[in-house]
Amino acid sequence: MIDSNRLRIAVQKSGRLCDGSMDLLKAVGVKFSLRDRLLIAHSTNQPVDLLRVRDDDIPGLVMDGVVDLGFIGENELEEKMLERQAAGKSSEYKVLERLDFGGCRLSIAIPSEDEYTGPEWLEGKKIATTYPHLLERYFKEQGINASAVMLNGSVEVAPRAGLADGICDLVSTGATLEANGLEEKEVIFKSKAVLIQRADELSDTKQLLVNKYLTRMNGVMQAKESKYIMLHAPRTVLDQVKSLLPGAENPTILPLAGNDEQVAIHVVSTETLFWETMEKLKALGCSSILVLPIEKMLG
Ligand SMILES: Nc1ncnc2c1ncn2[C@@H]1O[C@H](COP(=O)(O)OP(=O)(O)OP(=O)(O)O)[C@@H](O)[C@H]1O
Ligand SMILES: O=P(O)(O)OC[C@H]1O[C@H](OP(=O)(O)OP(=O)(O)O)[C@H](O)[C@@H]1O
Ligand SMILES: [Mg+2]
Repeated sequence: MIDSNRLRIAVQKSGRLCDGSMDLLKAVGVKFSLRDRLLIAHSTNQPVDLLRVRDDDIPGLVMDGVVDLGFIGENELEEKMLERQAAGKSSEYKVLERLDFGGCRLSIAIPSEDEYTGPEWLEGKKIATTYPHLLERYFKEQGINASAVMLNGSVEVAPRAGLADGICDLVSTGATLEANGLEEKEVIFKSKAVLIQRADELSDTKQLLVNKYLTRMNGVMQAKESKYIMLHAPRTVLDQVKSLLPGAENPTILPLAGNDEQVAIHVVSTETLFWETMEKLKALGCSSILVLPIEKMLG
């Protein structure tokens, strides 16, 4: 049974968005004990219920107000919005947060042996895709007359099977395209996972809960991009050390027992390319350089 006082969140049951969404919920303190085949899961410590569905269903569930929140890829969200707009159905939602997983792009790819001359190459062609609305919007923007052939899976084999001249599908590393003898030619949409909320007002209690989770989510995402760094540095190079560590304007500086020339520095830095920076710090005469992950941040 679903209780309407509990926050309802739709997540992909299995697939590319599943781990990222579940990890984020766990990180903000919402616990579940999931039994595999259950469509609905109740949190064991928060007033939250999960609806575990195919990602295709998530935009509609949010837009129809069946769930309060949903984790979804922007590609699927935008496609479903266009589809529902065309069908005269409600297509509103609020984006609460762009997330740090599910990054991919929707691209047009054609067989490697074909010579691509630019978007005009597509004129009169058939392009297989799971995203016909996004593709047709692109054709329209480019003023091209071409047709989208809808396929729900195995899109990348369509040209070889003689079903289409090219494809429009999601690309991340490009390995799937390469394995199928296809080359990426146009990126028509860039996507990440997002957390969305239904457009109509939630009860005050539910909205407060959502806001609390959002603050925590920001803390978790910020922590992932930051590192806690400890090192010993000669006093003479303090300014150079600070400039090497972005976000470390006000480091903690501690004396070292029995060593007046050196200090210990503790900083939270947003530096990500870390090996190169560590090597530069060492070249400045720094030692005992420790880089620690941060789990959560607040304030
Ligand atoms: N290669 C990729 N790298 C990163 N993110 C991706 C990749 N492929 C897809 N995604 C993102 O993850 C979402 C879900 O992809 P997935 O392949 O799991 O979907 P699906 O096969 O449609 O699953 P479902 O069974 O839920 O319908 C995509 O809509 C996209 O936003
Ligand atoms: O550029 P790449 O890194 O190769 O990634 C692209 C592939 O990833 C996705 O499929 P997924 O692997 O999720 O399987 P699915 O098609 O069964 O959903 C997408 O549909 C592409 O086929
Ligand atoms: Mg799907």
